[in-house]
Amino acid sequence: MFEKSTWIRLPRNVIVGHDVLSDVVDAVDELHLHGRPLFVTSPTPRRVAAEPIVADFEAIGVEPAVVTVESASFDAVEEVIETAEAEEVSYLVGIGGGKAIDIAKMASEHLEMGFLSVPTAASHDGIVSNRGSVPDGDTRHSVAAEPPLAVIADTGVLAEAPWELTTAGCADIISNYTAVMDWRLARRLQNVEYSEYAAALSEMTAEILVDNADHVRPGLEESAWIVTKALMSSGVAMSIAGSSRPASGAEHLFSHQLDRLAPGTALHGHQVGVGSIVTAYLHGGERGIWKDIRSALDSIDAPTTAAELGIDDETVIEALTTCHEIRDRYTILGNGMNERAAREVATKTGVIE
Ligand SMILES: NC(=O)c1ccc[n+]([C@@H]2O[C@H](COP(=O)([O-])OP(=O)(O)OC[C@H]3O[C@@H](n4cnc5c(N)ncnc54)[C@H](O)[C@@H]3O)[C@@H](O)[C@H]2O)c1
Ligand SMILES: O=P(O)(O)OC[C@@H](O)CO
Ligand SMILES: [Zn+2]
Repeated sequence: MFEKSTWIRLPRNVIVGHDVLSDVVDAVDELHLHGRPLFVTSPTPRRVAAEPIVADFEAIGVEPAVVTVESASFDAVEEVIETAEAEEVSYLVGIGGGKAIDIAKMASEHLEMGFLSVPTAASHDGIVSNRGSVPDGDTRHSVAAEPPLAVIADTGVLAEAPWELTTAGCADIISNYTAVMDWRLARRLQNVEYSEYAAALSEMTAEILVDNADHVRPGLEESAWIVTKALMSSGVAMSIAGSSRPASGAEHLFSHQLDRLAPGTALHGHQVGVGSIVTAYLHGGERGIWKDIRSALDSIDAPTTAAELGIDDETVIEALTTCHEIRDRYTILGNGMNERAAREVATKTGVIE
């Protein structure tokens, strides 16, 4: 008898476009959410997005509670949970980059409350996903969390965000190529659960973005539109898979390890992009797609070297040789690279000098 079952948890409403920040009140109404919201944000997103939304709620007689978080940590999640309980709110709204949205998602999961996602940067593919990512001791990777009931992505706000945040989002998408390679490898060698639909969607998303790379340029609202749609599509792939597998392989392990070794130095998307160059080489050797990945990153102004990440070569080698320990996820790194192999691949791909 066939007894398999699955839940694919997706947002009910996805609202993307110019000036849609002012639609948050309507989106809440459409979802029949009542009571007071708690806005989870960080300093700059508070100014550019949260404050105007607060004013819209005040105009209809609702006073949102607001908590400003500085970093992605369990302490920050705890602070949000305590504020939600103290302020007796009914639902949460994450307003900001990946960290603010992840914290809101994880707090919502704990509180069993609805959550809306309002990205202020097209910098990561957690905008839509039902994953939350916060460092946990020596480990760092996403865990299942509350998916957003609605996503409200204002392309005007996203286009005005610093350009490197958008290039980071592009690189997070380009890294899907190697994430899917790792997933297929793990399926062949370890029989891990695999979804052809999620893998195909993830790869297609990267392909469409690369095909449109010429239209991704600073200050263009159309760029924010192209990148945001790709980030959402990648998030949907994760939701279909029920894991981050379609969007996170060894290149993400490398990035998570850099977050520990060189915290706050480079953006998540930029780190996974550079990791993807290396792991594409490990998969396909000299004739593999590593040069295509490097050109794609280069064409959208994303870093392709350790120096461009602002991280020294030795830290990159340390991350490459240790990152397989970060999580129990089979990838091309297997049981790990030794230092000589790591130095060779990083040099051949031009990641280090
Ligand atoms: N949950 C998932 O599925 C998922 C997916 C990808 C990434 N992530 C996580 O997301 C995080 C990376 O996200 P990120 O790169 O956005 O980092 P981030 O949230 O730290 O944002 C980077 C900086 O940009 C600022 N910022 C955001 N919007 C701005 C704007 N409009 N103008 C000026 N500054 C703005 C933020 O305040 C922050 O200082 C990592 O922790 C990563 O693990 C999670
Ligand atoms: O599960 P992790 O490795 O945190 O990946 C989630 C996300 O960064 C994928 O782009
Ligand atoms: Zn990522």
